[in-house]
Order: sequence, then C-alpha cells, then structure tokens
Amino acid sequence: MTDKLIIFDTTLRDGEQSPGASMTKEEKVRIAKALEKLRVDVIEAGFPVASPGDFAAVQAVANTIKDSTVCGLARALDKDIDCAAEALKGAVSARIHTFIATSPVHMEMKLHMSPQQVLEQAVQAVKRARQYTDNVEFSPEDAGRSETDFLCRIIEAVINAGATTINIPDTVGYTLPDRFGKLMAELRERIPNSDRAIFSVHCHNDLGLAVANSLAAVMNGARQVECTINGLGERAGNAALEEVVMAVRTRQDVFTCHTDLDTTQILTCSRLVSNITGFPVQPNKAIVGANAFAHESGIHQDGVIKHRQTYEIMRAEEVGWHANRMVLGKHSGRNAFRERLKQINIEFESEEALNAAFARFKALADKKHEIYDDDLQALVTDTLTSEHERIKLVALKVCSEMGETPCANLTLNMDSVENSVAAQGSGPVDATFKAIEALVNSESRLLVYSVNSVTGGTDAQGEVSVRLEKEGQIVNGQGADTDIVIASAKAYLNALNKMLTPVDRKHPQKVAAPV
Ligand SMILES: CC(=O)SCCNC(=O)CCNC(=O)[C@H](O)C(C)(C)COP(=O)(O)OP(=O)(O)OC[C@H]1O[C@@H](n2cnc3c(N)ncnc32)[C@H](O)[C@@H]1OP(=O)(O)O
Ligand SMILES: CC(C)C(=O)C(=O)O
Repeated sequence: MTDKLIIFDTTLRDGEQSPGASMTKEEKVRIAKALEKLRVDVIEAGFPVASPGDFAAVQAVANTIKDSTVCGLARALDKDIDCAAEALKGAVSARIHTFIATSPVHMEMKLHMSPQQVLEQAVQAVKRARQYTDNVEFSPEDAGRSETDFLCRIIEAVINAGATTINIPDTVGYTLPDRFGKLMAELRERIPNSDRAIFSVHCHNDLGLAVANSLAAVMNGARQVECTINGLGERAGNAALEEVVMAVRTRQDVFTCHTDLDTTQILTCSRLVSNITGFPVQPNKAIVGANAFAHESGIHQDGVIKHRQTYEIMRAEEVGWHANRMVLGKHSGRNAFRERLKQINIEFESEEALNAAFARFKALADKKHEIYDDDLQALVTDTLTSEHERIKLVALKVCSEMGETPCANLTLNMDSVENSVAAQGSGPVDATFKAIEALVNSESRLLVYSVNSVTGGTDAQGEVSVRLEKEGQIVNGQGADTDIVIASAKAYLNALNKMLTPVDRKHPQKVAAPV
C-alpha cells in the first residue's frame, strides 16, 4: 500500500480570491457538499476575519460538512485566529491555517518586520491556534522566494510550537519544477523535526507551472497538495485539483502515493464551480474541458476504435464523463432520462425537480437533433438554479433586420405579477437587456458578457455568462438555450435574481431590494 496524498481543496478560499469569483454563503455550502462527495480530505472554506459574510460562510460549511475536515485561514494575528476558531466551532473536524510571509521582499517591504520578529510571530500564532485545535497548519508565505536557511529555522520552530502541517507555498508562481522539488527534499532532510509534520504544497500558476511544481514536490515527499477545482484562484490561479489527482492516479508507475478521492465526481464539481462563478471551462482544458476525451481526426479515431489505449491514457468515465454518445431524443421517456442523468452523477432531490428538468429536455429535444451529456448538464443546472427565482422569463420576441433598429418584446413574471414591455437596442441582445431593465429597473451595470457553445453544430446550446455590478456588489449569471438571445435573457435574469434576493450576502446592506 502506498502513502496517502492528502487533497486540500481551497476553491472556496484562494479560488474565491479570483477577481469576480466571489461566492455567497449558500453557493459555498453547495460547492462544499460537492467536494465532500468527491471525498476531498480538507476543505478550506474561507478567511473568516475577512468579512461578516465570509465568517458566516465558513460557519455554515463547518456546520454542514461531516466527512471532510473544514479549514479557516488566519494571518499570524490573535484576532484572526480567534475569529477562525469561532467560525469553525461546529465542525466535526476543524483545522486552523495560519500564515506569515518569509521572503526578504515581503518581510521588509510589506510587513516591515525583521526575520526574527516574523519567526516569533509565527510561533506565537501556532501556539494560539493550538489552544483551539490540535490540527494546525502553518504556511511561510512566498516560500518560493524565501531563503532556505530561514525557512529551515522558522519551520523547525513552528513544528516545536505544535504545527502539524507545514505548507510550502509558491505564492507568486515563480519557481521551476526541478528547483521546487529540490527545495521540498532539502527542507525535509535538513529540518531535524520534519518527521513530526506533514509537508504540503500550494502553487500558483503565473508561469503555467502550478501543477508541474506541485507534482515535483509530491515526488520529493510532500503528502498534501493544495489545489482548486478548474485551477481557479488569485491571478492566474492555483494548481487544478483534477489535473493533480489524475496525474497521480494515472502515473502510479512513478508516484509512491495515492488519493482517496471518488474521481467520478470531478466533472460534476467542475461544472458546479463554473456555473456558480461564471468562469467558463475552456474546451481544451485537461480532464474537464469538453474536448478532453473527444477524438476528432481520422487516424486517432481509427486507433481508438481498434484499441482504446492508442490515444487514451485515462478513461473518461473515471472523471465522470460518459464515453458513449447520447442516444436520448424527443421520443425518450422519463425513466431513460433519469437513468442517463444518474450515470453522469446527477440526482434529483424531488420528483418535481426531475419533472421540471424533463419538461426542459422535451422542449430542447424538439429543437435539436442530438442531445449530449453537455446539453443535459447545462439544462439541469439551469433547472436547479431557476427554481427559486423571483423574476421569471415568460415570453420574448426579438426583431432583427438589416437596416432596422432591433427591438425586443418581453414579458416577465415578477413576484407572481406579469408585465410586458417593448424596447430597442443596438442589437437583439442589447434590446433584450434594455427591455429587462425597463421592467426591473435594477440600475445595475453590465461588466462582462460572454457566449459559449456547449456542444458543436449550429443547433448547439449557447451558454451565456454575464456579470452585473451595482453599488460595489458583483453577481454572475448563467443561462443556456439553443437560442442565444433567450440564453442571454436567462443569464441576465439569473444574475438579477441573485442580486435581488437579500439573503446573507457578503455585503447585505448593499443588496438592491426594489423590483
Ligand atoms: C497569499 C494569500 O493568498 S494570503 C490571503 C489573501 N487573502 C486576502 O487578503 C483576502 C481577505 N483579506 C481581507 O479581507 C483584508 O485584507 C483583511 C481583513 C485580512 C485585513 O484588512 P485590513 O486590516 O484593512 O488590512 P489590509 O488588507 O489593508 O493590509 C493587510 C495588513 O495585514 C498585514 N499582514 C499581511 N499578512 C499578514 C500575516 N500573515 N500576519 C500578520 N499580518 C499580516 C499587513 O502587513 C497589513 O498590515 P498593516 O495594516 O499594519 O500595514
Ligand atoms: C496563504 C497561503 C498558503 C497562500 O494562499 C499563498 O501563499 O498563495
């Protein structure tokens, strides 16, 4: 039996630091539940001292999750640590993660502290955290640019103070795999009490090396990897969980460790995170991109038909894809629909939820020849997110003709009252958004608008993402339909519904209520 590699997911903390990826408490809990089902070992749920909203989110995750350890981040300050401990009180298994920067540039220019002061503050922080839990992680921030001698001194001291996990972050994505691997080996070898802690790694992707650096560290003894779903994270992101996990699983000839993850849940997690944050997954993204297991050219197809391993190093099913083409169409019934969704790891909590998704499926099958797994994922996500919306799209008709100003005739149901309006715009989507605003009057600003084709062909579903801003509050919305104008209207309304639902947002005072 090989060693266990601990998977520490930080989608809800470092992932959320990605500009525009801010999540509500409810969204964090939904993602945490999916991560628990994926069987990640540790979920870093947030930075409790950052805001009352993040405190509440970490608390909600801690109170919900039973099978994964829930972790909260804290600077090396008493108030941060006390706050994290308070937020984590309800957790079955809790970890406090405290950090302080150790690179010369951070210590001198940011913290204005000497190395000795940093060392003493780190020790004090770990001791404080140990008063609350015996599961304490310490990170020397910017370790990738820190002096190795100082790293050895501070790590030895924090282990003596009670740190049980030592995380080595490449905070700015500066290191190279070979050197980073050697750093991990050297630290483990030189620090006399290194065997009393688990060594971990946390890499950023500024040079596109986050996964490579993480794997180099694992090859040199790291037994925890910090990563995020879809590689979400500050700036260029963190190491992608799906890539790290599948590399270790696929190359068991090289790695002397394994993870306990249920990898078949990877795709579901990826879709959920993409849907909630509004960050689409690029088609050629490893493991979870739409093309990751698609074969397009004749020679490849010929090889795969003769022997799958000619061009496949993993099976699509291992990460939640269904390798075979969908055979669902407009003549399929509810049971086939339910069965197919079960196979791609989607289950419904109620018969009503299934019926709503089935009705959409039938409407889509009338418009589209083939329904792929991607279409089903988009359709179901759309169903799940639209269940509790205050504003619903009832009807939309757009006129777009060369030489004429495009116009949109729109009917919305707002809090059970139907209203209609006509509006003009510079294009059909613009006219639609103007019509929505004429009825809702949210006074929000459109920051981002993007369209993604879910599958190939002119009858593919368009997946639209929008980002709206109002008085500092930013929300993302998604919508999918074979008609991209309707998908756009759905996405805009999805964002407005989030904005207009005044439930426990990070800045509740800024939520616009009037409809
Ligand atoms: C590498 C990483 O990803 S670390 C995590 C980064 N994530 C975040 O910063 C998101 C959450 N952050 C926040 O909400 C805010 O920055 C807060 C609540 C933590 C602090 O807010 P403020 O008190 O207004 O401070 P501000 O953010 O302006 O500056 C950070 C302060 O913390 C200090 N600091 C930074 N890191 C640490 C640390 N690990 N331990 C102790 N102090 C630290 C800085 O030196 C600075 O102190 P100063 O005000 O005396 O100059
Ligand atoms: C808090 C630490 C681990 C971090 O996020 C980083 O250094 O990137």
